[in-house]
Amino acid sequence: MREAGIVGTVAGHAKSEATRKAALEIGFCDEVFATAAEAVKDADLVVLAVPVGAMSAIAAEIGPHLKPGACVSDVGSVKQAVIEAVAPHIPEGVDFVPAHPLAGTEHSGPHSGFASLFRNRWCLLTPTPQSRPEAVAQLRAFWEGMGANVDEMDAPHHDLVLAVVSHTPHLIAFTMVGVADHLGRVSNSEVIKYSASGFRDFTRIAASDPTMWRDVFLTNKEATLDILGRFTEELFMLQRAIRMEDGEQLHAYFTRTRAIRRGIIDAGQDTAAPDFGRVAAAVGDTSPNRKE
Ligand SMILES: NC(=O)c1ccc[n+]([C@@H]2O[C@H](COP(=O)([O-])OP(=O)(O)OC[C@H]3O[C@@H](n4cnc5c(N)ncnc54)[C@H](O)[C@@H]3O)[C@@H](O)[C@H]2O)c1
Ligand SMILES: O=C(O)C(=O)C[C@]1(C(=O)O)C=C[C@@H](O)C=C1
Repeated sequence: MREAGIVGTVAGHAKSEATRKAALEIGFCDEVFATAAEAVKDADLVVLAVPVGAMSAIAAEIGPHLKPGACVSDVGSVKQAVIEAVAPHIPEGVDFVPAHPLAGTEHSGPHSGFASLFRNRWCLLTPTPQSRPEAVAQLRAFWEGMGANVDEMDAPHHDLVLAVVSHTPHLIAFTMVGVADHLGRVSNSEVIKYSASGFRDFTRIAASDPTMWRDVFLTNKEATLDILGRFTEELFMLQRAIRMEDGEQLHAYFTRTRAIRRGIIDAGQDTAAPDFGRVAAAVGDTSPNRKE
């Protein structure tokens, strides 16, 4: 926000004094407050950036202190649950426009932010029927100002899409790292040492914040279970093909998945930015927390 010059004063709240101190020291915030109620006083835009399970409590705390005409948004990874948690606490005359930037790393806390984090990444807005178009347009401009590409969709669809592209893949990564850990015959140091890029990313993802991910699965339960069910069915089918030495079936399956991936690229839909490392390097970001 600062780099793009689209913000005046940044007021922050964090529960821990150490986090508030760090946010001030690195210039992430101009002011910090021990309570969310104080932080939102006089704010034009309030962005809730807590785990999805904490959204309701924080919305209840700030509700009575919001300035008329303010806009409340959030960055939660699940949208329907956030709307149910936050909307009841938004007073008349205040807008609520839920949002989800599809960008992040496995690291937490103020030191993990870097200016290019949202550049050329998607940010999905999931307005509610009560969100005024002017407020949605303003939030769109806010994210575009930070270099993000913005799309709008309804919250249930967002949750299904994210179950496919983020939540279930994370669960698979968590599980695979757990499997590697349980396997006594391959040591943990070998897992790291010999992991090729795919599994290396699994281990990176497995280091993500446990509270954040617990809340994602508890609040996007239906969609994740749906996708996980489909995943397990296909996995069993492949497992059987391996056991039966059915090379034809394996080859046909992998041919299909290759065609899907190539189809996505040929259709010009692979609009994701290059990985953070390259983006960060291109802008000279020296954040120690950016992706390798
Ligand atoms: N990390 C990612 O990749 C990513 C990407 C997009 C969206 N998100 C979403 O963004 C939100 C924040 O995630 P993050 O990665 O910035 O996490 P983070 O751990 O860096 O920050 C979350 C902060 O919320 C605080 N917190 C927790 N419960 C609280 C409560 N009840 N009241 C006040 N503060 C509380 C924590 O102490 C922590 O400082 C989550 O909803 C997450 O789903 C994360
Ligand atoms: O690269 C990562 O660390 C991420 O997993 C970021 C990621 C994702 O792409 O799935 C994780 C959760 C979010 O809600 C948005 C982004």
